[in-house]
Amino acid sequence: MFPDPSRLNIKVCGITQPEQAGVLFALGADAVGINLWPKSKRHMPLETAVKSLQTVAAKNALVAVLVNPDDALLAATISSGLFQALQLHGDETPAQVGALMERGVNVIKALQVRDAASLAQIGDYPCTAILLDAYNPGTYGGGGHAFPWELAVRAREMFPQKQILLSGGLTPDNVRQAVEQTHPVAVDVASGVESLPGSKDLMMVARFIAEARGE
Ligand SMILES: O=C(O)c1ccccc1NCC(=O)[C@H](O)[C@H](O)COP(=O)(O)O
Repeated sequence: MFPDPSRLNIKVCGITQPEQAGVLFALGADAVGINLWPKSKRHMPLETAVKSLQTVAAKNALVAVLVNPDDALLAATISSGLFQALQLHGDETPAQVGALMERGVNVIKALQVRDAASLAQIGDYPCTAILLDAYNPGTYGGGGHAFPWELAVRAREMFPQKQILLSGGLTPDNVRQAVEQTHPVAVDVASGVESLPGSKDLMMVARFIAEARGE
């Protein structure tokens, strides 16, 4: 998914205005997440993405964000050819993830980190990358909450082979500290760069990217 793991990659997640995708890449994002989960306040229907993002997807990495997708949505998402990876935020099992990987589908499995015990499940998933998010019962992501970053450090020590994305409550103000402390392959942000849910504030995105890269 991230060809050069020695470089910090930046994923901006959950746009509702398709025209923001190209702008985010121009600002320096490495990947943009399109939230296909209908209950998300950042939902973009797959049909909208297919209609409006073909050109951007031809040159850039779009990631489909899904929560316990049914077979029809999963099949339509994969066959759209729009996405370089699926980012799964629900209760998807290691076997389900493994089956997708065997079909050649890149999977970023999101896990909510409650405590050190939560980290053991990282090893269960045969996936392209793991996204560590905050524990927030009853929700699946995009909550703007951080988790203790020492747990992300521990995750890297436990699973040095895994590509680990850090997310949860990142903002332009805290992302530098987060990167320096945890050295993730990528950082992922949704609410921390928004003016309204799904509408990215481009000044905040630019500052987030500069801070994340230490520029
Ligand atoms: O953003 C959402 O609404 C969302 C809903 C359900 C599942 C996942 C969702 N977002 C996925 C993301 O990758 C977010 O960037 C990640 O959870 C961090 O969000 P935030 O704390 O707001 O930066």
